[in-house]
Amino acid sequence: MIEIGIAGKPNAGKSTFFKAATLADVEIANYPFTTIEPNVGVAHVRVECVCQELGVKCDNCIDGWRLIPVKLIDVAGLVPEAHKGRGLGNEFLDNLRQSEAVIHVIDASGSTDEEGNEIGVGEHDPCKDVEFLYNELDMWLFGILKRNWDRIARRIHLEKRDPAKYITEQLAGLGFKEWQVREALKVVGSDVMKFGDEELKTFATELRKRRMGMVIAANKADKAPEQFMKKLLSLDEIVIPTSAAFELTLRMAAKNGYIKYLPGDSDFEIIKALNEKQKKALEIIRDFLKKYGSTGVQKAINTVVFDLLGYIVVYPVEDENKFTDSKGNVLPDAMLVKKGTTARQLAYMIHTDIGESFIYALDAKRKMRIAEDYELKHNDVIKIVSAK
Ligand SMILES: Nc1nc2c(ncn2[C@@H]2O[C@H](COP(=O)(O)OP(=O)(O)OP(=O)(O)O)[C@@H](O)[C@H]2O)c(=O)[nH]1
Repeated sequence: MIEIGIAGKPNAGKSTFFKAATLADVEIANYPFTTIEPNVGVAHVRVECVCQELGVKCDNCIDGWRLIPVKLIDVAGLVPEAHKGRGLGNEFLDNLRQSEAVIHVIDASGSTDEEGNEIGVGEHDPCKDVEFLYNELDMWLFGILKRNWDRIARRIHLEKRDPAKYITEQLAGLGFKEWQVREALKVVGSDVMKFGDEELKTFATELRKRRMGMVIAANKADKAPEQFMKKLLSLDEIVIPTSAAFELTLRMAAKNGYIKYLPGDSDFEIIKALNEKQKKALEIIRDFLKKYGSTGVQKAINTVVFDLLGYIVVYPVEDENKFTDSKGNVLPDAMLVKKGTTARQLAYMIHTDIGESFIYALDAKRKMRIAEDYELKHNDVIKIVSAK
């Protein structure tokens, strides 16, 4: 399953974001370091189910919306100089090793200082927090490179190894792809034997840029000064205004049967009697939805998966006419695969045995055989024919 890290300084709203997105039971409190242990939970991306296009009735979506699971990891509090061991230190960075991307939750309202202590709204410029996670990641990576560099560079030199390949192997735990290392090396230029601290720092930054995509959740947008939101949205970053607190309220209200609301909706419907106070609170949220289109939490998750990481959705089936599995379940699975995934690779993802005994694949929409190296497209419905 795709894993996405949720990171940010203390009190920015990570736990609230995590809880809203997963509805898991984590402590939410108004003081730094509520999140001590990494929290792993399941959230979902929201896409239009292909059943509409096919004109079939499917029991695996909600009003035509398909929710596909992704893993979220809420990483513990980050403070300036965490890479030197401050706060919870490197622990949080180590928790990001498995993540494909990060949602950086920042306090857009400027009501917490750089350490996460509460101050008045607008007293801290949230743009300063954006760079800070990059710096921590870069310095953390630089530390790892520096500790290993003499050995790595010597081996590359003595054994005439391919640098990109060897570095990728040696740093396997960090999840770099060889092309990422190769491209990053190109930027730094010069011979690896001559890398000093400056070159290693540049190398770390270039590696991080390629390895760890980031979406910024400009959180607490519900109380953020207008000029802060404008400034954040004009940055050369993917910035999504969010109110994790509003999303949490809406999900709780929906869970308890007060409203009809699907995460990502631009409005909700009240379906159970509410008192005046509750109504008023929900109307404030409704105004926010009108202004921003949604609470932003679902949008942040979708943006990471589809825009940043380039995933598409495909639907494997066993019956190409009814679009079902062997039990008659219509469109049983919606799978997230990377753009460029081939029919044969999909077979392997379903099961190694199916991949190994692959005979051919069928595009169930067009009822056409497709080549094993056919690159899947978003919303493809695929039948794999194997010898199994
Ligand atoms: N107004 C507003 N408050 C929020 C929002 N999200 C979180 N908060 C509040 O901000 C405070 C901190 O939220 P948490 O979710 O505990 O923050 P955290 O980043 O997980 O903090 P640590 O666990 O200390 O790292 C709490 O009082 C939340 O209720 C939001 O979108 N809007």
